[in-house]
Amino acid sequence: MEIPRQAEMVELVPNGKHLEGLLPVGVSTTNTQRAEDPQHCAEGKGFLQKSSSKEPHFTDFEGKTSFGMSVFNLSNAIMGSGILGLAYAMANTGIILFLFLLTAVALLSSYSIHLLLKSSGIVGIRAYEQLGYRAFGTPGKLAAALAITLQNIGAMSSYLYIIKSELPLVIQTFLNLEKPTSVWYMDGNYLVILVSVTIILPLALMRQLGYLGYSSGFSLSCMVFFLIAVIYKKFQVPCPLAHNLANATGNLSHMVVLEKAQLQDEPEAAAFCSPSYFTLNSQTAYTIPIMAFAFVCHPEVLPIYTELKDPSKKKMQHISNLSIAVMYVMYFLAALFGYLTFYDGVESELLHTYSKVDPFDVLILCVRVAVLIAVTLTVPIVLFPVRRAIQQMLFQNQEFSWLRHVIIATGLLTCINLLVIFAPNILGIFGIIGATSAPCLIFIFPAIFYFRIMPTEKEPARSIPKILALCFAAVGFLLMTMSLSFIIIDWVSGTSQHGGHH
Ligand SMILES: NC(=O)C[C@H](N)C(=O)O
Repeated sequence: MEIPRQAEMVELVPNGKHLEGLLPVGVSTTNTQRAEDPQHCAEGKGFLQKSSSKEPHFTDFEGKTSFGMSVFNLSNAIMGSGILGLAYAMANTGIILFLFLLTAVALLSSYSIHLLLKSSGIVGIRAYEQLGYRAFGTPGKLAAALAITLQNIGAMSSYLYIIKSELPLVIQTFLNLEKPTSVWYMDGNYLVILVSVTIILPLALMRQLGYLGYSSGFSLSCMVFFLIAVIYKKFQVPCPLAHNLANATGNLSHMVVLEKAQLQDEPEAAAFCSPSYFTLNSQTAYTIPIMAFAFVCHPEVLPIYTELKDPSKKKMQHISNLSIAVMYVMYFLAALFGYLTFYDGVESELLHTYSKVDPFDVLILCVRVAVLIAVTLTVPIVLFPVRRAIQQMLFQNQEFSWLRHVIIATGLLTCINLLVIFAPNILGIFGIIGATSAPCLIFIFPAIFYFRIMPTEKEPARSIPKILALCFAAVGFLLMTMSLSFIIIDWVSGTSQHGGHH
């Protein structure tokens, strides 16, 4: 297949900017045609060498977002509903195995960002779809755009689904009502629409991701609060809960919280309330998909890089490593303390498990509000790459237009709302999508795109970086096949206990 030439690169519309400012000063369009030629390829065209340093300088877009804001945005992109499933994952792996797997996924995630950044240095423009185009032509571009769209629509639906199911309960608790009433403000469907129109849409209409730094910072502080509450609750909630002893995953509806003292002597209770360090069971298979989902932020990396002030590969890798490291610590602590509170009684959605303890507990109520705020503010960040992907697929050569910008955002939000309102069961489908698109975006695409894009003159096919990249793709492929087969086996045997949010 003929590898597309750089000509397409200059037609790209990064963040709505067209042509002007896209080309390096003094570099003509014809000059940009041979980026893969090593002598033309000082990390690709679209760069100017800074006179004082050797670091290449992107000129496709003049970014203004600071280092800190970019860390907030990327951390916010990583953090989402994934955190709620990690305690469940730990219950099915044990603490040590969980820590090992979490570390592995975090490191691999960072390596994959390294591959993306290196490839985008060669292509000269920071867009995932363009890497696909340079590597495999239009099919590569479409595959990247499709994976981004599916993954991010899946993630956004899961966030809106949390709003739909949690917000009515929060309002009910605020109003001190024993039972839900049929008034509109306790109807999840109306509430999702209301939140979408009043909070998400205005933020999603921002022209640049950089503007969302403040809301991302706020969203992260909500998640920090969530984490503190999870840690605090570990020392407050008695173990075991009555129903946990009866049936760790059984019917939780009429649960009574028993005092710790009542059950302390019983050997069963002691066994239930001791952590396991290494476990393997039928649900262990879900661990990697849950973790992979939790660390997906790859569609957002290049848009954030595009808007970074004084961008360089090293700086962006620092931003990514820092965000991944912070999320890694938060994920581990949330999973650990969530697990140590309920042990094997933890559900696939951590918040549910807390509300079964005491739905009227004020702290739990605040935690739910915090998680609701956090996921609401994550939606605009996750929507951004989808809009970019749609623009890349349908309107690639066109000038930025506010009308199109608004219509795509509104259309996307409307579709996701309809999905969450009318077809919540379809969220199970996202288990499949998550098991396919997440490994593609994290492992397979960055590796194979890198393999094709990096010129053989620079790195021969048998050089260590390229062999490593291929192994990385193979790992992704293996994981994808494994998760898909487990999900299908689960479906066929009808034993699925997996929550709908991944
Ligand atoms: N950004 C995403 O696709 C998912 C995100 N990592 C989450 O945990 O929800």
